[in-house]
Amino acid sequence: MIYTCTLNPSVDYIVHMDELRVGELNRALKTLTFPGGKGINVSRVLKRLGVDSTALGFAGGFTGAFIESELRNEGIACDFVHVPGPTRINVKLKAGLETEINGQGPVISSEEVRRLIAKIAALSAGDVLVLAGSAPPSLPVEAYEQLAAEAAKRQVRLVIDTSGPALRTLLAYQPFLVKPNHHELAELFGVSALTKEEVVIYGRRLAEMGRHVIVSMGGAGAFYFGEEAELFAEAPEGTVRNSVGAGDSMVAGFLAAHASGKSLEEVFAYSVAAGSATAFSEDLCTKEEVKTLVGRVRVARL
Ligand SMILES: Nc1ncnc2c1ncn2[C@@H]1O[C@H](COP(=O)(O)OP(=O)(O)OP(=O)(O)O)[C@@H](O)[C@H]1O
Ligand SMILES: O=P(O)(O)OC[C@@]1(O)O[C@H](CO)[C@@H](O)[C@@H]1O
Repeated sequence: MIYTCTLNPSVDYIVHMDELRVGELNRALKTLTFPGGKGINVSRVLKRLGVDSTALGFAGGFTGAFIESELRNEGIACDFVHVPGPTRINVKLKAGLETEINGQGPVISSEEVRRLIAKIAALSAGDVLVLAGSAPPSLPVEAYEQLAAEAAKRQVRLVIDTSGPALRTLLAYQPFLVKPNHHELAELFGVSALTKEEVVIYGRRLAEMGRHVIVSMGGAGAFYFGEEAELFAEAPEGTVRNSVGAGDSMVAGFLAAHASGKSLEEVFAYSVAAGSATAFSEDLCTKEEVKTLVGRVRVARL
């Protein structure tokens, strides 16, 4: 069974406008509201790709209730720890460029952390746990590590899509899959913007700490590093409509294709196609969109 854990979910409020005029009244052309947060996006894409998962994490207030009801409507099981403060709203402004304003999230008590750890303690060997996204600032820094340690104790496969100190800490648990983008990879190794050649150097170093490593680079494609192969795929061309969740879709695409026993090249191509299909749609990708794109993803061995 796959579990996703989003410590700081969000309602993603997407605002389309022609132009953003700072310091003035702006009127939106169109607004859209989605349940968000990286783990939640992974659960939503997995469902669309025909794979069930349970969404874990913290949820509270009217925004938390919205997320749970949307997920249930999509047939996704939820087992959130309920907290008193409202789940954050993340604003994504689409005015030519994409500008994001992510909220802080509610205060989480140590008792609520304990309740989430108890849910992880109920997982079994062979289960997959996706730990994705940032933690609310109120959460003790060691919380992410406690969750990973609990999962590792039970031989649960860890999938990590987070950044900063949390990413560095979680790598000690030898994740099954880790998916930084190239900025997060640079930050991890304390270096500045990476060329493709440098992504290969640092991606290989990351593969010493995890079984499957994907380094995504937005429209410039992605690398895969692992024991069996090292791969590169160009991202297919298309009109970008909303790249929010593209990376999460890659994670879901990888897990879905891996579970169906495809070759590593096919799994990676499917993962890239899922990322790009999301970038080309308003919401997250559908299975049909991924199927259409996957034939256009060319995977090359390094
Ligand atoms: N402009 C684009 N054109 C085509 N494909 C894209 C584009 N942007 C993203 N993608 C696809 O999505 C994948 C992941 O993108 P990206 O590197 O932006 O992830 P990310 O930074 O983790 O994103 P997010 O945090 O928004 O989920 C890329 O490898 C690519 O397949
Ligand atoms: O603040 P975090 O946790 O780093 O990122 C949260 C977020 O930007 O990531 C998702 C896209 O990957 C969005 O659904 C959500 O708003």
